[in-house]
Amino acid sequence: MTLTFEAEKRLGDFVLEARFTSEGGVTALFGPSGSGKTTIVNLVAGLSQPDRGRITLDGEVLVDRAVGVMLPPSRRRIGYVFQDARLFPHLSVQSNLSYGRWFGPRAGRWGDFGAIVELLGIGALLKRRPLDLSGGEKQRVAIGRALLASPRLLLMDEPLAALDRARRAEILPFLERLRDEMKLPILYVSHAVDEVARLADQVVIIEAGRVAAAGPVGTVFADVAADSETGAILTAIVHAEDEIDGVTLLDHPAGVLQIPKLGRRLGTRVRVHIRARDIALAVGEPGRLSIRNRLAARVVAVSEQMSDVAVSLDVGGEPMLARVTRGAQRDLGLAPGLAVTALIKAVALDER
Ligand SMILES: Nc1ncnc2c1ncn2[C@@H]1O[C@H](COP(=O)(O)OP(=O)(O)OP(=O)(O)O)[C@@H](O)[C@H]1O
Repeated sequence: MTLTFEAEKRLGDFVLEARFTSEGGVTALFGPSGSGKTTIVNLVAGLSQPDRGRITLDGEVLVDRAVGVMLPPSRRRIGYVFQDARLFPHLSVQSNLSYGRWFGPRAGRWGDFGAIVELLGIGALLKRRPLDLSGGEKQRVAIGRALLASPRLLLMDEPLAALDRARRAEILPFLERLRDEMKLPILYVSHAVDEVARLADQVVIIEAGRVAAAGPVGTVFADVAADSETGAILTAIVHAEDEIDGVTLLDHPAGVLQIPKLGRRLGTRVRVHIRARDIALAVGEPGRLSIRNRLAARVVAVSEQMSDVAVSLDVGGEPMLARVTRGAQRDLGLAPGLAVTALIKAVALDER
């Protein structure tokens, strides 16, 4: 399966201008809220038309504005699973599933009813109505309904976002079976890095209507992770051992750090690793807190990222990167030059 996507679409003030190719397997569309992921999926499904562009599936033109081709959704053989299952409430599970079969094409049918019911583990639910199902069960039925229409490509727009952690964990193995046993190509929209890392072969990162990065999931995430995991690597001096609390105190120009007892000679120079997500920022005296590690810092730069705000800091002459939400950035008024306290939840020795 090859999907080629090249489209422009204006929606109010928002402009999508994206181009990517998916070569089968699971392709994740990943990016912040409002970046245009659903817009892309709707264009592929045929639920909306691009202003300009061309979309093809296995060489067949689904849309080509230049020559006026716009295949209706029913002729695309593309399944769509939404965040909310959207089952017909008055129909039993069995009838909801048959509906997919009924409206699917006769030619090119694949996957029999029993096999799909078995794959999704919904055999015991057939007589029930959607109202009597858990969120996870509903979503599995919705996937079954989409599969029974024998799609060439399955679109899944945050299919697990409405579910709690336990339900998500229940469904993920079924999605893996779709990928591995049915070999069904899937375009999968998600906000969750762990989901994408587990399911996807390729990832397309969407930011503000544009493709920010695309490629094999390992390569793309390695680049993102290289930017985002590490908050700081600081050089500090072993200052004292605290026998009572079982910690070693490290001296750093910006303050004192505590680390689980190291057993190194006083005066030894060590490097410590701090993850970006273990750093919180406070403006003014933070007061009584359980966090022991507090370093004086100054904001150097603030940059909006995909899902949060990256704050570059100077801590005693060394760089540090913290990640905060947009709301926190606004509340704290984080801007270059501002003096802050970096509160660090965990410090690890960097042995490299
Ligand atoms: N009909 C519309 N009219 C005006 N603006 C729209 C319309 N539909 C979507 N938008 C805007 O287009 C942008 C992209 O929306 P889209 O739903 O594609 O984002 P998304 O990446 O799927 O977000 P989320 O992760 O929150 O679902 C948003 O800013 C949205 O407000």
